[in-house]
Amino acid sequence: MQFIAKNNDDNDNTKDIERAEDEEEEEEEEKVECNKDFLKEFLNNKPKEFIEFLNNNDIPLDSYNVKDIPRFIRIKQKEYENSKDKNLFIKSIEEDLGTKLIPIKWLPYFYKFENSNATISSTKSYKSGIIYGMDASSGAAILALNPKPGDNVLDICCAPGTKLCMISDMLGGNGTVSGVDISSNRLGSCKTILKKYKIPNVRLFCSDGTTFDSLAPNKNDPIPKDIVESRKKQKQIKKHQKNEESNRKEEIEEIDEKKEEDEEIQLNNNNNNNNNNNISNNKKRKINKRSSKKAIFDLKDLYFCNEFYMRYSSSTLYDKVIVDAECSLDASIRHLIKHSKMGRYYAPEKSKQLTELQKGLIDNGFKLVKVGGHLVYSTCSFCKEQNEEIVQFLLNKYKDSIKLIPAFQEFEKDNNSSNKEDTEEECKIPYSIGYIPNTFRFYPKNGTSGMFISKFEKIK
Ligand SMILES: C[S@@+](CC[C@H](N)C(=O)[O-])C[C@H]1O[C@@H](n2cnc3c(N)ncnc32)[C@H](O)[C@@H]1O
Repeated sequence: MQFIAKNNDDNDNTKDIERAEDEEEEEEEEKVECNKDFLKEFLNNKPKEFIEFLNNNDIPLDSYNVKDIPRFIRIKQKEYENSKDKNLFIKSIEEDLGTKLIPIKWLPYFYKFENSNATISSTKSYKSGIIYGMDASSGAAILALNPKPGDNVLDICCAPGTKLCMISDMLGGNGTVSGVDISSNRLGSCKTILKKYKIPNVRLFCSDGTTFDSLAPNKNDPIPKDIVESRKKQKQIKKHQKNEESNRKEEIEEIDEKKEEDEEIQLNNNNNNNNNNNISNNKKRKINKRSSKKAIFDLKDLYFCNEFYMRYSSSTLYDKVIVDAECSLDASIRHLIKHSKMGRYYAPEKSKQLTELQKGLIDNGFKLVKVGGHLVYSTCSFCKEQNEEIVQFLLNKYKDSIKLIPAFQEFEKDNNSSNKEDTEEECKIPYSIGYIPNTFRFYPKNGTSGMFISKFEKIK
């Protein structure tokens, strides 16, 4: 397991941020590309393989019937609450985005774009970390988790990390968040997002969520002096090794560069006409080589804990765990269309591997929750075998110590007493009940991206 740790001297992460922003812009372009005409064509003339996929997995044929793919943003809670004039604040974001924002009444701080072609990543509000793009169904998974100030929360399969941001925001600076993902590349984007939104007290682990076993940090557990001392020593040794390594690398690079320059001079002498092109190409290659090295190097060296105790695991289990599992992504129209363009749908031969992984993730997630604590299991798939069957697996395994509980009950009560001007329809959480009671499905036809959500309590 690799703990992503922060250097105290503030690293230059410009490359990393640029790369993550590029990725986000590409994603936005894809969203825009998935335009109404294409969608209409896809849904009106559903490919044979797609119908087969729906039938094989008991997915209702009309699940994806939409005219448009909705876009949502979440406004950072603190920014909204601290704004003096809320209407003016929203108006300024609307102007920045170039679209009117429609508030989602059942999900605080979420807004839907009136114009779904508007882009987020070029706006000031996005760049300054006031808003981020997040689908309302993803927000629903965190609503179900219901992080409260003081909670220790674990997010297994956390990257790229919008759910981490929402969790941390709901904790309001009081409590801890730990994120685990197996992909260091995706953790790179996660790191960028956390940095941008100035999210405090998040630990990131590059680790397999099926075996991850670091428990929650605990403010009240004293950190043994010998650990502090050995940590100091380790740090000094590492620093020394790092310096030596980078000196060695520089020496090797210098030798290589010298060699290449000699070759260039040789070439120069041989062929004056071709020379200029060769030199500039070689230079470009060298710069690219250096900047990619920098980006990879940066990834290894960050975490976001400004509290010392966060670096140590105690014997405390987590209050809340979310497993937003790796899945076939078929509930998301954008992914579905992307896959269908390549002629791919979720293939049965892949399912065994995926469901085994999901069982491992949910099982480990449950082990890490304390008694009385909660686990949320979610996927972006509508396949029973990745959802209800995984839920049933966990219920069978832990029989008397687990309860599948209603995920949204307390918010539905709240809605009854909300603003009188809001209609009942607007306040209703747009889920359908899954194939077993107390499991929840969000279908695109009901105005969000697709999602499966379930919530468990550890009772013993
Ligand atoms: C659906 S995405 C998670 C999205 C994320 N929760 C968010 O809201 O931004 C699934 C993630 O699971 C990660 N993953 C796959 N296998 C894993 C494993 N064995 N342990 C931990 N993470 C894993 C993938 O790298 C991927 O980032």
